[in-house]
Amino acid sequence: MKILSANQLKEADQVTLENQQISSLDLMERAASQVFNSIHQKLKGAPILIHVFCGIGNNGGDGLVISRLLLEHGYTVKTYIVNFSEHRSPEFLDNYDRLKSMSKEWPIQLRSEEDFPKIARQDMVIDAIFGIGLNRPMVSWVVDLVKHINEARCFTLGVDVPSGLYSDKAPDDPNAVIVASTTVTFQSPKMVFFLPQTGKYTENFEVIDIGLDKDFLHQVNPQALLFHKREISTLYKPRPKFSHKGTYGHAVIIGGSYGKIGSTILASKAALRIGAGLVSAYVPECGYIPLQTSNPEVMVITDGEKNITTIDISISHNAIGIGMGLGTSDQTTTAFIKFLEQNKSPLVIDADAINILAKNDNYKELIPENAILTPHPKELERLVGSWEHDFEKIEKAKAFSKKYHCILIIKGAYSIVVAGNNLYVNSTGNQGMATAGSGDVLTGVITGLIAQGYDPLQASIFGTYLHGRAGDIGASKKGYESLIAGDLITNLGNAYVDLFKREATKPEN
Ligand SMILES: NC(=O)C1=CN([C@@H]2O[C@H](COP(=O)(O)OP(=O)(O)OC[C@H]3O[C@@H](n4cnc5c(N)ncnc54)[C@H](OP(=O)(O)O)[C@@H]3O)[C@@H](O)[C@H]2O)[C@@H](O)CC1
Ligand SMILES: Nc1ncnc2c1ncn2[C@@H]1O[C@H](COP(=O)(O)OP(=O)(O)O)[C@@H](O)[C@H]1O
Ligand SMILES: [K+]
Repeated sequence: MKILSANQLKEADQVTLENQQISSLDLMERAASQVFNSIHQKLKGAPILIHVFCGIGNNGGDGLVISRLLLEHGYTVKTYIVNFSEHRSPEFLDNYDRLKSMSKEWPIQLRSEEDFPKIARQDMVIDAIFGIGLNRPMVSWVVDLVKHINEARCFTLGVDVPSGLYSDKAPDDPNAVIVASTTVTFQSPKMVFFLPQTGKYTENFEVIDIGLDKDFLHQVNPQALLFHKREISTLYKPRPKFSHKGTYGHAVIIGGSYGKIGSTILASKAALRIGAGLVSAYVPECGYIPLQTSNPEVMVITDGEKNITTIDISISHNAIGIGMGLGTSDQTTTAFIKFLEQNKSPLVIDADAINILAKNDNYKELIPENAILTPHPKELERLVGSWEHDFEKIEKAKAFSKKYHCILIIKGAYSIVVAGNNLYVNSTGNQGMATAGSGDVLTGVITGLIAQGYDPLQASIFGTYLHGRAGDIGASKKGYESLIAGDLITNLGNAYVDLFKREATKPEN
């Protein structure tokens, strides 16, 4: 699914009006009535008080349409106009008149704190104050209104975006944004939903198709792509009946140090479970017995006593995952850098291997083309420097990816694969995966996929998806708190099986 920017959506809007010969009022009616449908389907006529806060632009216009439709269907509604400006959009004005003409209760004008209504915990709020048009800080009384709504802690539905979010940067004041229970958004999910600084304002969202021009949507180069099962399952490579273990490649996992051997146990097991034909672990001697006893299917090569001192892989192999639990001692650093100077294999670089690269710009020059780096936020900061907001982080990651011709996977609640200017956002995973070793599993998964013949970009996107899906299946059985990295490995098979399960069909409106 394409993630479009605010400007692209505005352009799509204009093209649609021209090509479909409809007015913007018609488009607003089409869009907002779908929001109403979504609400109606869930509320089913429930007798709760619904407060609809409308701005004076087109987001406010949407709010007015929703109010009218709710009233027509017998809901108890209070509509407020948030007068943050005297300049009203024409579509707002038309819908204002339509609402007034059908209801005895006219919208309530808000101009200052004295006008704020009481909102009870059991009420519902529909937030249509600002949409994608917010372009400067809100005046102080509107900020206070946002805080007043948030303090009510009732179910709050954002229309298009939670009011107070910009499309391309972090909010000026983190308290001046509506915290939506869910957001119903038009045509395309917004990039802000996927980034930690802004995604927290709406942990849930629903995308509704408002019928914007298909040709435009098809040809537009999106800000990012969001991957769901439908797109991901096309990446799957079926296993031919007459294949053998050699068909699925040899994955090598290099890492571990005294006390951190478990990371290589997890990564090598994950490489096997994702389907690599052969897996070897290259670890210090202290890892020999733990690996051989916990992973009988994995071959083990050792070097150094408590940490790796040289990396010399003479066996033939197809992919290497390196860095988990490796440590950054001088000896290990030298070994890793020498290895990079000679290595010709596809590479997944994780954890301490990233920390070593971050130490010196000359080391970064040794990153092979198409290598995959899998930093968590702290490792990313060491690698690319600090950022003020998440959009800047993404720009820095893109610049790094272009400069060193590599792929970065920015791990998080929505992991983002960065390949040059292209961004791929993962849709699976959950907070239960915030647990030791889950990143090691991801490295094993991606290394195992490359060994099987997936190209690095496919392996990054597919692997991140399967890893998150395994986490989702694991959490559905164990809950978030009890999920541990080993459960992700256990559920990789279920994640594959799930790729071809049909989604339950949604009930009709
Ligand atoms: N194709 C689609 O996706 C469709 C989108 N639709 C809907 O349109 C929404 C976008 O509407 P919108 O452009 O009118 O902007 P909105 O967010 O209502 O803001 C209103 C105006 O406020 C102003 N302003 C900005 N910041 C300000 C501030 N701090 N304090 C005071 N004023 C401020 C600024 O105007 P300015 O003053 O800069 O000229 C801005 O234009 C979109 O989110 C969706 O709900 C659907 O109806 C149909 C299809
Ligand atoms: N809140 C979350 N939602 C979804 N996935 C998460 C969340 N927190 C962590 N993860 C995933 O778990 C993994 C954590 O990786 P990392 O921090 O490197 O773990 P470790 O170093 O312990 O192996 C990443 O793949 C990340 O995307
Ligand atoms: K809104």
